[in-house]
Amino acid sequence: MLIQVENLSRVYRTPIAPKNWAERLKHLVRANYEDKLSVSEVNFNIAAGECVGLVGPNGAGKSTTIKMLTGILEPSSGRVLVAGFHPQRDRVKYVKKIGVVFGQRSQLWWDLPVKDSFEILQALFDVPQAAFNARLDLFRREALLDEFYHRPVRTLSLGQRMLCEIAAAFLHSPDVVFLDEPTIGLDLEMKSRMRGLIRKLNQESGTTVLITSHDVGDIERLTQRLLLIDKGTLRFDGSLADFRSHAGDGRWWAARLHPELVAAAETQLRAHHSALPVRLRGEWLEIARHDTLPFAELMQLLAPYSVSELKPVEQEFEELLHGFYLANQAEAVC
Ligand SMILES: Nc1ncnc2c1ncn2[C@@H]1O[C@H](COP(=O)(O)OP(=O)(O)OP(=O)(O)O)[C@@H](O)[C@H]1O
Repeated sequence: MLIQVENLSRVYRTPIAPKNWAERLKHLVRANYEDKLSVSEVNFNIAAGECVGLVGPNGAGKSTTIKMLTGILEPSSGRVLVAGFHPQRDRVKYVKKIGVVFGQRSQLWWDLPVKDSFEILQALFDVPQAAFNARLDLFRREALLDEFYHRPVRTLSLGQRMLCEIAAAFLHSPDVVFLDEPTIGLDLEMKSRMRGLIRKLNQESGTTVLITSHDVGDIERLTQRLLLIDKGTLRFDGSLADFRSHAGDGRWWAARLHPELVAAAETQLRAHHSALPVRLRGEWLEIARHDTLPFAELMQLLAPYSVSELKPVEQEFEELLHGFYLANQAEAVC
């Protein structure tokens, strides 16, 4: 396995804000701290060549996990091994094995043309000229790099800069590239270019990619596998197809009924099969597809309500994910 993560945890220690004057005075002499567990006993492995999505709601612990994998943060406990390296302990050698893009931070030289930044990176990472040229050709083809290759980084649009950041992260043919929110703030055209570039680099050069994103499109179009983290705990590890069935399948029948009968049909179905999810969408009644209610029986139940149309529908991946987050929130409250 290229990436091995075992019982990984991270605690942040933060000062407790004083509530009154007396506490403020005490705080000046000796501050009180509280410990917050942000990543808790996380375990996963990633094989070489995989493209994996690390997803979860805000504050779930995604960036903290990536920072520990890249060696920026030290784990409080547990073990990380990437390409045989301990990210923190072997930092000097390790940085040559990885590429990193953090949405907000730049690895390029602001006042220099993109070309100069790339050549500095080539020298820093000892990239042979032939390999450098091959990479540049790919960036030209996939990211249309020529449009802005000779312009200073500070003059680029956000989308152009992010394309350069991605290209820079892959420039030295690292074993693995970590992408934290690479498409944040980009328009649809730029997102599509960015995804095309990442896909090509993952597939053509076999570079392993771990990507975090709140944009479900990035996850659906780029990754084959999902790591779902919530409140610091890994809640799901599997393929996108597995996630669909795990999160309730997401397959429904949608029946268009007579507008005046649709509410009565909903009541009837709920009474008939209380465990089966049913929902109203205007004049459409949606019923989860499940073995416990065979199609013939469903048609019989709906017959009195003037069905004018019936079609299978698949729930959007985004809805499934959102439902999964909400279910976890409810679990935590119970
Ligand atoms: N430097 C820090 N000091 C204290 N707490 C922190 C620090 N960095 C992150 N946290 C806390 O750790 C938790 C996880 O944060 P993290 O940034 O890893 O989440 P995330 O999943 O990347 O969130 P988002 O999607 O909003 O970027 C949050 O509760 C956050 O407030």
